[in-house]
Amino acid sequence: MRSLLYNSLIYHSTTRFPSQFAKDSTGFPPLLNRNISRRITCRSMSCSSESPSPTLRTVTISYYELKDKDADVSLKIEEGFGPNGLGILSITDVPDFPSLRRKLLCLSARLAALPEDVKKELEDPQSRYNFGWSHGKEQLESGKPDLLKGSFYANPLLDVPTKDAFLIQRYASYCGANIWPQAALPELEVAFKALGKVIFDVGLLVAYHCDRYVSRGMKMQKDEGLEQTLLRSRCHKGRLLYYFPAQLSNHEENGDSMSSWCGWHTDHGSLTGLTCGLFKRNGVEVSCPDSAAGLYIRTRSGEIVKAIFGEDEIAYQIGETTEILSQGYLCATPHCVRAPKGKEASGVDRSTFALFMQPDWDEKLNFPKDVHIHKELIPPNGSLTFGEYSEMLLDKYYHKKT
Ligand SMILES: O=C(O)CCC(=O)C(=O)O
Ligand SMILES: [Fe+2]
Repeated sequence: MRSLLYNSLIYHSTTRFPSQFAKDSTGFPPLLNRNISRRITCRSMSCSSESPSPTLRTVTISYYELKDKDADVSLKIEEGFGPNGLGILSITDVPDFPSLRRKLLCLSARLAALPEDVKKELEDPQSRYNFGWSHGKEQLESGKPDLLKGSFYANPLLDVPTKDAFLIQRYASYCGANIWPQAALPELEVAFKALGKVIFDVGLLVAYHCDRYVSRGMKMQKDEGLEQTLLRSRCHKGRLLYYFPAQLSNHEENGDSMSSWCGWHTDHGSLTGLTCGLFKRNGVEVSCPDSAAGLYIRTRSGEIVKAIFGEDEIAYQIGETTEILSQGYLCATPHCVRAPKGKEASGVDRSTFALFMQPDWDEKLNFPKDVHIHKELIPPNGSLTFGEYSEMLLDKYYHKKT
């Protein structure tokens, strides 16, 4: 789940936990206190007039190491997701990933270019546009409708998560059925499911190692961990994003902002898998025309850095729900996307894919006593299902359902 919380969850830095997690009262010492600044490099940004932003390479773990259940990758998990980490890590060498990424990302422009009436058929207002095509339904930081990008949402693992009409009505953004453009773009379903499955499978491996890391600091029942929670969930959601080329959208108004393409937010769920954006001009792949453009992250120390990872890598970020349930051992990452600027950026579009992995709507979340995010929503006994919790968040930030 992401989209509808998207702009409402632009908390800027408010979703970041105070730094007491770094010196937790359990006495759990951070495995690593290395300053992430050692990976920060300053680069001059070709098309920007502002002073250069620092650029930071993600921590990487090879798929082969990740797959080894006996390998101890805690240091890297901590460097990526821990209280002093950058908030993102990436996995290299995933078999088939590069071709699956390219196959899906190349379909996003074709989807966005379908006739309006065909795209309308792919919309799902009942789920607040959390299934199928969504364009202009979310808001920019300015409060205006977001026409800069179009999104296509689907659960890549389950076409029909439930047939229970009550549940579909109650948790429409999770329990609805996928809407595929079967006649207009039949390749989309195949490519979306294939890429989503790989990012999910690798995400489970990341989750396994996250659980090992967290269990060093806090007591955790075996079935309470991130890996098992994700494994039994029916709510995972993929989002294929298409950022329209500059001349087709009004970039001027947002042009100077760091978050000109995608506003500051933290993802709401458990773990997000992310591909590196693919840029095209007139349908031909090009390199990013402005080195200042791309994914930005607000680090734990409040610094804003551009995060970079290779096109053959899958990046993972922690969502708010994991930050809460792991008691801050794993931290959610405020991030945004900056559009390219300058003459070279004209006509250049960007495609990418995110997989939001999250607990099942029925999953009981046992909130710790000391919750720093959305504290007011948690009942005194600290127990809510993920579905209930998400609905409360949607109601908090959006109009209540009538
Ligand atoms: O476009 C991107 O690279 C990031 C998108 C994102 O953060 C999201 O969809 O939540
Ligand atoms: Fe995000």
